[in-house]
Amino acid sequence: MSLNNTKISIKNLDLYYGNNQALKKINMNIEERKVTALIGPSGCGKSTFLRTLNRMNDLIDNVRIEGQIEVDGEDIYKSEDVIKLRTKVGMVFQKPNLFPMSIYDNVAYGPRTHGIKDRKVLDKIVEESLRGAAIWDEVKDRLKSSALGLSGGQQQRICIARTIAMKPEVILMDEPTSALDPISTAKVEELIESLKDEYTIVIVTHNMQQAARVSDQTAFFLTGEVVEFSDTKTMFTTPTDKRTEDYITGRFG
Ligand SMILES: Nc1ncnc2c1ncn2[C@@H]1O[C@H](COP(=O)(O)OP(=O)(O)OP(=O)(O)O)[C@@H](O)[C@H]1O
Repeated sequence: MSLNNTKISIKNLDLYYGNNQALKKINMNIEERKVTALIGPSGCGKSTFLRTLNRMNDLIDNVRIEGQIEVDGEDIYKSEDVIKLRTKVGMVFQKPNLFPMSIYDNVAYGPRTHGIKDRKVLDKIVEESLRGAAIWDEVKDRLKSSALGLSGGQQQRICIARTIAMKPEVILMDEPTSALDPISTAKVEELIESLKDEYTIVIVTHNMQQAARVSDQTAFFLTGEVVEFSDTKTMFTTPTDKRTEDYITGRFG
């Protein structure tokens, strides 16, 4: 029997870009060490919502947020320490965004900015992170080579290793496989499956099969609202809202 614990609690969340309301009264509990998928048509607010979870929208002008988001019971918008939040709640983007430096230096980058200089400690973090991202065996003999010489799929797993190196508790993923071929996509999906033993994962995906394959919970977004939020199996077999059913059966629009 598994106990469900809420890792992130979202209460009455509204978000406005200027006068345009992009998120409307969102209420959701994201469970610890589960994969939560966010699905819905283009422009419905999935990425905006994902970015609220580690305050990435703070970087955008004219954004106004109302309501509450608690991580481990703490209101993240009341805390001053955004750096600490983004360490705890890491993010992987749609396209691999590695720095033009070696594989080793990419993964060691975050720990170094946190003041870790000891070579042995860094070696250990780099190895553990690459193992955690299921790419150690592929790159262990070329750690000093440029990360940009790797394939797109490998680069995305290095991005995940770079996130893991910061020892987060939550990993946000914004369409992490949309730029990848099917084989690389399968590898990243397998990796997500294994990561949930240790991390809480929230993933935006356009691919409903992917949501069905990798996630435990799914939220269906439509024009800034969460129409339905339930465990993934229920959502894909017996959706309660007609709009969810239309979307997942491709009758939408
Ligand atoms: N920086 C921004 N400034 C103003 N409006 C924005 C900004 N980013 C997004 N929006 C608007 O907010 C709404 C939600 O966009 P968002 O990118 O979150 O949707 P999405 O579901 O992730 O879409 P997609 O699947 O196409 O990535 C859209 O109407 C979009 O135009």
